[in-house]
Amino acid sequence: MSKDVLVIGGIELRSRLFIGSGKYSSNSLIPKIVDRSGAQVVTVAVRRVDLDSKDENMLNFIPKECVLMPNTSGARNAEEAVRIARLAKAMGCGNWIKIEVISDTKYLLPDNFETLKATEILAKEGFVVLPYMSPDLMMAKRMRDAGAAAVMPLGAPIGTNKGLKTKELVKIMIDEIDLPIVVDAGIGKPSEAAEAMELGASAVLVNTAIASAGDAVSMAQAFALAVNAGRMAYLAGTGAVKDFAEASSPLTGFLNV
Ligand SMILES: CC(=O)[C@@H](O)[C@H](O)COP(=O)(O)O
Repeated sequence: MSKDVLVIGGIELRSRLFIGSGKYSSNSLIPKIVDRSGAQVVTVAVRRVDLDSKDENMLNFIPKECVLMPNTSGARNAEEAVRIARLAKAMGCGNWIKIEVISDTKYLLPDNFETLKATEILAKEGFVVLPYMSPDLMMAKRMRDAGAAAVMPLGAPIGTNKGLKTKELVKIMIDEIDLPIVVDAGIGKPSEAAEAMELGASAVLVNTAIASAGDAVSMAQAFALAVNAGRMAYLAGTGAVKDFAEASSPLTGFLNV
């Protein structure tokens, strides 16, 4: 494959697997997960960054060469998300921000309207804004117009490992928006990550499926392989789906044998 890099916020990314840093049995696993997955972008909940604590501060476990993508998890409206984003920047977490605005505690579905408001404010302040959203074409266009650097539609509710349940809606976004589409949340298996990449997603973000695997480090590598395979298949161009059978070898010539 020729050079195939994803550019977000002016940064060239070779890996299209983004990972989360929550739910691991031990934080000391995180550097190994980063290493085996090859991930360059790591998201961290700002409320888990405690600069005063060596053991509890998540930043101590994320290799310095990674692109840090703090997220606003815990925010219930735009105002809280903006406050958390500014705090992250002041704490030295850089200028990337994954906006996560959630007030629904049962399904943890994002509030697209509040997310858009936060996107508008933070993009104007110079943040590289990646809004986590329910897949909706019109809303994604508004996020783009507001200055989002990428949009992150969910595959299924966070932490469910249910897979790419939103496939048709995500496909519409991929086809219609000229902005990186990062499928985030709910991806439960490497094959589902490959499915998203075959569809044309720019990247996938996975946390629970890796953190909850029997062997998280091996699962991280399995996801990396699947994301690469899916991307390669997308670039190769998958064959047409047909309604009727078509023989794989010519059926002519039998009568002359
Ligand atoms: C870590 C993070 O940002 C999650 O909120 C994210 O959406 C990933 O979801 P899964 O845990 O379902 O992979």
